[in-house]
Amino acid sequence: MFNLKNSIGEIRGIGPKKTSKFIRLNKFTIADLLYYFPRDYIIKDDSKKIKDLNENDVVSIVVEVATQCVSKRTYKGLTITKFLVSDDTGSIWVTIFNRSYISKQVKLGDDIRISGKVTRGSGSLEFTNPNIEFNNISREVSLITPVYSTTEGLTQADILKIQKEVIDKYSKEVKEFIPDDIRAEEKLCNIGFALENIHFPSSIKNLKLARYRLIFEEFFLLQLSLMKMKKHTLNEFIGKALINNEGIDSFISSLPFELTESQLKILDEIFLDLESTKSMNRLVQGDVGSGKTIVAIIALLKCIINNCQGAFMAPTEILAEQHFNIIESLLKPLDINVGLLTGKLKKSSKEELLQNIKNGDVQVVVGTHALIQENVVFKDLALVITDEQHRFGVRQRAILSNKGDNPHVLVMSATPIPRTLALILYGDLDISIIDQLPKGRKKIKTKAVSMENKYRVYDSIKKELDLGRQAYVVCPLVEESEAIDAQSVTEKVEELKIYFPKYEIGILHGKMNSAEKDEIMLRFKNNEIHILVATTVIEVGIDVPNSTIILIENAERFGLAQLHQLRGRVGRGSEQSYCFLLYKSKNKISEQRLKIMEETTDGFIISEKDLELRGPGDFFGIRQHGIMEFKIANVFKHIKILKKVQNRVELILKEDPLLTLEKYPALGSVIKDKLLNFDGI
Ligand SMILES: Nc1ncnc2c1ncn2[C@@H]1O[C@H](COP(=O)(O)OP(=O)(O)OP(=O)(O)O)[C@@H](O)[C@H]1O
Repeated sequence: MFNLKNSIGEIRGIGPKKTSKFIRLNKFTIADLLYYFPRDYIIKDDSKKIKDLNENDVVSIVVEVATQCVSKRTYKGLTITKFLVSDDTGSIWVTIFNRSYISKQVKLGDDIRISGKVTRGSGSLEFTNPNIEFNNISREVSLITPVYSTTEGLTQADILKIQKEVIDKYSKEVKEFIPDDIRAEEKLCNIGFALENIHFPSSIKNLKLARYRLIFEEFFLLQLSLMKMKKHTLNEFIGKALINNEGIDSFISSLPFELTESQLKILDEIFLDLESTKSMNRLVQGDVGSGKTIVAIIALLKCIINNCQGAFMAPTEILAEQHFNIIESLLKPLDINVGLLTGKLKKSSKEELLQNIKNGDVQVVVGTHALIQENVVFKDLALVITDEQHRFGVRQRAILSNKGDNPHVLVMSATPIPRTLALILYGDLDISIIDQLPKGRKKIKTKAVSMENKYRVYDSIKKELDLGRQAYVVCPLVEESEAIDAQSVTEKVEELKIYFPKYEIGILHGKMNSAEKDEIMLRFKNNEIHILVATTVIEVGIDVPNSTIILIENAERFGLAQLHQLRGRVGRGSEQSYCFLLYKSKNKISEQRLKIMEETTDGFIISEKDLELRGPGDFFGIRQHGIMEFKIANVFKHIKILKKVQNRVELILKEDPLLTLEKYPALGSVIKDKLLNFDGI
């Protein structure tokens, strides 16, 4: 019987050889081919004339040959053939490499069809190596041909032929799974029409309808699956209920500061989770410097009080050590053993530590990635705290969870992201937001300054240093590079030494080994180094509250997220802090970025702006990882459609809070299928 999950081997025209090629493209089933969308289209629109052509257009037009062919051999041995074609609106050159035989086919006055990309030759537009049809040229109206990604041994023509067969035969067999009422309200065409028209569009309008439906569909299924997964985790995964709170209040009151209302609110949310048997899966989003670490530590403390172990995973060794030092200094007085596990640990100490983790003597383990390696075995792991920087997908979170008996999981994110994105990137997690900075923090004063005025900035730095404060100077590169005209760290230090003879200057960059980095960080923390010249290694999490001034060179090169993170290294104490963004040249986008930085210090606003300004994939450094590999949708380009999808999902959740989808059985079964493909479920 026909089934979309049947192998592609069933399709006429696909033998074992071609099957293996399709497998290389990760296409195994008929459904895979139906969802193997064109990467582009060639639009044969014979209403298009030469005068309408623009650089980079991919077109197919009918033209008349206006000159004889001229072939030349270059000194490199290439044969270049050129001829001019025209229509009633103008003319354009055609250049062909190494196909001199073509001059026999090109006849003055003939109509030919040229398909390809319009490029800029020496000054004027031209076609370079286009596809040329010589015979039976008929003028067509809007014929759209799909272009697929290919692989070796599988030509465009092969794929086209097979896709034609697949679409003709199977697209109508796909059962509609988006309910009619939703389709009507969201103006979505039906699935058969969408599949037909995404592959072989009968018009541009229908192609747009098809794309819209398929993008909506992709977001819709993912968002629903994530929500369903969240419900599933909540209902099924039985973790430990950590109910004992003894000593937590006195620990909180022993801190040198009062927790903010926002920190307290989030702790309430976390405690509610920890006290229930349902495993916590929570993301804490907070702006830079909002005090996430202490929240994490209190959660760890609760875990220890309940006789369990906790793990804290940091994205880099520097941060792991920084966290370890803070956690140890706060928990050691309570007789809690804290261990630090990083890649650089000596073999014997590592073995000892692993043993102590296994027998439960070490109650809190702080570490890098090393924590999720196989040889790390816990006695009773009840809470895992990770950093969003790890960009863990659903799958990796599951690996961690398997190290304990469904431990509670807390994900910390230092990059505030707009709600719409958070819902799809972390849709399987509950989300808490710290939206308040500790009391007494002053807004960092930010100024974009052109390179010519850098000495004024140096003067400001000097003033701060004279007051006993410290400074960061951030350069984008480690070594001098001519290609990218940026100031190198080493060069910078030499320059600063002359200007700041009284002060100690340290260097921190990614190419240093971790012992060197540690030493520098320690000396900076102890105020033995006054100016830290660094690359972006200081971007995440470094906390030295006595630093009150940061200078970022070539600021126009950085994205908003990075600038915000870098700036967040200052303003962490009660003193007024300053950020200078030094630029050499500005384009429109970088100018807008610098302006936003001057105007606001709120990471949530900045992230919204970033989303507007930046291109796909760049946003706040988030790559589309794991579950984010979309076939047609793009969380950045299609944010409006994503919002619509999320509103729709919210409506469904209102009616059906457990997301049983009983009202929509076809949709329910597609979601169930999708969830089976996620690991950890
Ligand atoms: N309620 C508070 N009042 C005053 N200071 C606080 C409070 N909470 C945390 N801090 C201090 O604020 C600084 C920043 O906290 P923390 O390092 O946890 O920030 P963060 O949220 O992790 O920021 P980033 O993402 O930039 O690392 C630390 O020095 C911390 O001790």
